[in-house]
Amino acid sequence: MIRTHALTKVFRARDREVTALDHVDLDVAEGEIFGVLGRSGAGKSTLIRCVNLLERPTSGTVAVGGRELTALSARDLRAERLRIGMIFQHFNLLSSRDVAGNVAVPLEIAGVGRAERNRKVAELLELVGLSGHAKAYPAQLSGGQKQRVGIARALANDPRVLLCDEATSALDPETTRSILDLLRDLRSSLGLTILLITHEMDVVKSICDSAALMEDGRVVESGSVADLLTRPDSRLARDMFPLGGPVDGKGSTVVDITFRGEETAHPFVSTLARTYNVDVNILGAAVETVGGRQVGRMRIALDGGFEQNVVPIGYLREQGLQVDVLDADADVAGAVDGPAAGRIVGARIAATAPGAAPTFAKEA
Ligand SMILES: Nc1ncnc2c1ncn2[C@@H]1O[C@H](COP(=O)(O)OP(=O)(O)OP(=O)(O)O)[C@@H](O)[C@H]1O
Repeated sequence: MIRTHALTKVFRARDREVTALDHVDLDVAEGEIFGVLGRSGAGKSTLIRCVNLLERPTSGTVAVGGRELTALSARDLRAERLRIGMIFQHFNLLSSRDVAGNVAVPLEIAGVGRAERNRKVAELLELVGLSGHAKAYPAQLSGGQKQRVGIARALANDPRVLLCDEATSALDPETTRSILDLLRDLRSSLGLTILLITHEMDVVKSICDSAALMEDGRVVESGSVADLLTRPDSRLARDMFPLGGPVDGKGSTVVDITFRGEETAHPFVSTLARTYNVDVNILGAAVETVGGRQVGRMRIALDGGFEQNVVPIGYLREQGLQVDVLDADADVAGAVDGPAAGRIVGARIAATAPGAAPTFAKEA
């Protein structure tokens, strides 16, 4: 639905050039919520502004719904832009107009008559849960309500695509959640495709189907969230789902296991210890909800080298788990950064006789 190819933007000031976008290829499928993450200055805002051509790219192409925007005349571009809604971090509402008046702005610009405008505004306010606030002014609204007005306004011309520029960054966590829930509902009820930029991993984790990581104007990683979680070298997955525990391979084999859905309830570690009579040292573990699905990751150390553990590792793979054997020398510094909800570090499950309950002793 949204496709950029080799999108490049160079800002030229008198004495220097800044390459804000450097050959960015992005492919956002119809109906998906796609999150672009990156630190400040990575090029996220420039990217989203280039997608609807608020900013003219220096080179490269942008296509939305199969139409190449970069090739359109100014008149055709104006028409196409009506089908692309946008919401902003600071809402950009007109303080002199009430809620209904703000939502009506794009309809007035599109030349919609008064009766139809009033009908549409009422419908949009109902959609975003603000029916009782039509006559309120922005100064009388909370941040979350202001963003709902921004969303209603963005949807006025029935867009197929919604661009969200740090839409929840000015909101508290609870309000953020309600706005993300609203965006997810609107995606389903209106069949929207949503491209959002954010610096908050939680936003991607809670509503995105796919994500891309930007650095210095480039996309350094992208894919569906489900796929990224199964890539052991994925920085996005690591940041989304930090896993503690050093990879100390001395005398043991360190393994990362990713499991999802019903697998999260399966006691495969204790079964493994019992069945193969191996000691399993849990270096880190967490279960979280990502994209509406439960996903768990666990880093374990099995006594002995890899060759001694081929059979237990095969058993784990047979359970349908994603199993990655880690190199003790691998750089996993990123894996221990950031918050790790529900993390267990340094627990040990000892091998016990078949049928007996495994012992579970915290070491440190
Ligand atoms: N109009 C401009 N003129 C010159 N340089 C610019 C302009 N807009 C952005 N830049 C530069 O382009 C680079 C990318 O900026 P951009 O705002 O896209 O990053 P960002 O990832 O959105 O950051 P933030 O999260 O802080 O908004 C930065 O180095 C920035 O200074």
